[in-house]
Amino acid sequence: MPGPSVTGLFSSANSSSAKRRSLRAGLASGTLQRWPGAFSPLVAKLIAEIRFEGVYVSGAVLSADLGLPDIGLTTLTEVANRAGAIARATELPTLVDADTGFGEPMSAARTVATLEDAGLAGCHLEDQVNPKRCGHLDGKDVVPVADMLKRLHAAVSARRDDDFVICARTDARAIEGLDAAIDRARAYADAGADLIFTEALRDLGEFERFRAAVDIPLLANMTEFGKSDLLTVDQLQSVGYNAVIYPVTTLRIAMGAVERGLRDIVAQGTQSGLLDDMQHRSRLYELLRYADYNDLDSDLFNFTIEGARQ
Ligand SMILES: C[C@](O)(C(=O)O)[C@H](CC(=O)O)C(=O)O
Ligand SMILES: [Mg+2]
Repeated sequence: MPGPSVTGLFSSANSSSAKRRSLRAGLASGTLQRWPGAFSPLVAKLIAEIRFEGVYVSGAVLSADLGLPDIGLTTLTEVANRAGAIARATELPTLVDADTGFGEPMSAARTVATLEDAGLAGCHLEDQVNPKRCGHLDGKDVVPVADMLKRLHAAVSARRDDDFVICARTDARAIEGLDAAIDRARAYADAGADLIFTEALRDLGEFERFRAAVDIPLLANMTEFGKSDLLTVDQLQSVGYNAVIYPVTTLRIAMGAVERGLRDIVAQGTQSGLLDDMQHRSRLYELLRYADYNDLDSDLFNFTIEGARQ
């Protein structure tokens, strides 16, 4: 019989419903929940090990990873598969970016059912038109409030687990101004949203005004090179925000390092100067819990890497 160390090796030990309950408990805790974006299941494992409260799956990252811009080209199937793999890699709750819901309100409903089945703890739906774009770019547009309410009603009605978190994102700040964005957020809360994603606010004062006007939990997007000041955890906590995402951060860090490394190989004719910046083979295996697979088959982890070069 395999021992307890096998727990969580092939999929998370926590059920999806337990993760959803923990997401809700985190949002109600009064402590800012920090959810870095994971561009892969492996990155999610690191996020869990470093003890963040949750994992985020970004639409921008998922698109970029496929070599595509973030303009709504990805399909529900692609998003659910990748986000599901990321969600299953850890015991943490995972929130996924569902863009505009992949179509009309009926599609938003199917999106929620599909993401529930994939093991996600929640998703966000935004009030942009199709084709959508990054919320920090100029030239985006939002649908009328009534259309977003239909989107949300459909999403809420499709939910089978009441703990699955439906987050409504408003992109209105950059188009209609802060007051209109706040009005939208209040209407979305009335329509059953559990969490409001306040996209592209400018500075701490705007976050504070949003907080004062809306009763339900609020999420801040600390994406780099966008319209929002990069606020600290303490600042967001002090104005009463409930969650923060760093959606593209891990991809930007990794791609910066990959580009420097590839150029270095061309320049130096070897990667040997880069080893100190690399995740070591032993660290990778530790993160993957390679040795624990021995409980199932003792022929698996029967080597040492001490004698390996470097
Ligand atoms: C949060 C976001 O929706 C995402 O897909 O990660 C993006 C992030 C970005 O493009 O920087 C957004 O803010 O629209
Ligand atoms: Mg997005």
